[in-house]
Amino acid sequence: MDDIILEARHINKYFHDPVDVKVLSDINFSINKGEFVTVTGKSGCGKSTMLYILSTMDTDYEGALFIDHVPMANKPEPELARVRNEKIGFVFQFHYLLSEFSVLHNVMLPGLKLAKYPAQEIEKHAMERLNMLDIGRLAYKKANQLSGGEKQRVAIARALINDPCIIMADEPTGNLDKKNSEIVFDIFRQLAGERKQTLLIVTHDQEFAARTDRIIKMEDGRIIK
Ligand SMILES: Nc1ncnc2c1ncn2[C@@H]1O[C@H](COP(=O)(O)OP(=O)(O)OP(=O)(O)O)[C@@H](O)[C@H]1O
Repeated sequence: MDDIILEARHINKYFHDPVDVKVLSDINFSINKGEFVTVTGKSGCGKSTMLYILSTMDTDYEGALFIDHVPMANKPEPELARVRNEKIGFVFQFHYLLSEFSVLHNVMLPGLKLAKYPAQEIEKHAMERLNMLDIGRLAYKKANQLSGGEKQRVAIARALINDPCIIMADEPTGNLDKKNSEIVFDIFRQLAGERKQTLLIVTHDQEFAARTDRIIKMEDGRIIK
């Protein structure tokens, strides 16, 4: 029981478009520390919608969400922002790097926001993450000078800067070729194995999903398996 890091209890979600449409029905599951979990299902089944709720970025839902045993529903936004910064690293499909800033600065930003360490220390941590992902040599390049695979690794380094207990990613290999997908998979596997970080990854890539600890399969807004 103590090993649970994320728990969703009977979550429902409606879009008002303009009439109410139910897009998530009774989402009910938990994830343990250090688990490497993927979410799969056809386009439009609700994967991204669920991930946005579980990451606390979307608060318009019914049901309960616990992160590290703390209830998230009805928490004010500044508190949720703090939980996100401290506990969750999010990797978006399209990176959302600041293109005119250096790679190093992009990776440092969530650390500077959390302000748990002085800037010099955060810079050191950022370099460690970049080296771990084998892209230390890119630290002083601008983000818009990188390839897609390199950008994705920078986005992962940025998600790791505050040592989150959970890393969530929406299609992190969606734009990558096989070699780069493989690199990203190996990084995630290493984070779950050696650092006991929890991974929750939305993916269409069946090969990728098949090699993770658990697959959550969705259909029409429900978890079917
Ligand atoms: N802002 C919105 N307003 C109304 N409906 C929405 C909105 N966002 C998503 N939807 C609908 O909710 C459903 C779930 O969308 P979601 O993006 O979660 O699916 P998905 O499984 O992640 O799809 P994909 O694999 O294509 O990214 C879809 O039917 C979509 O059209």
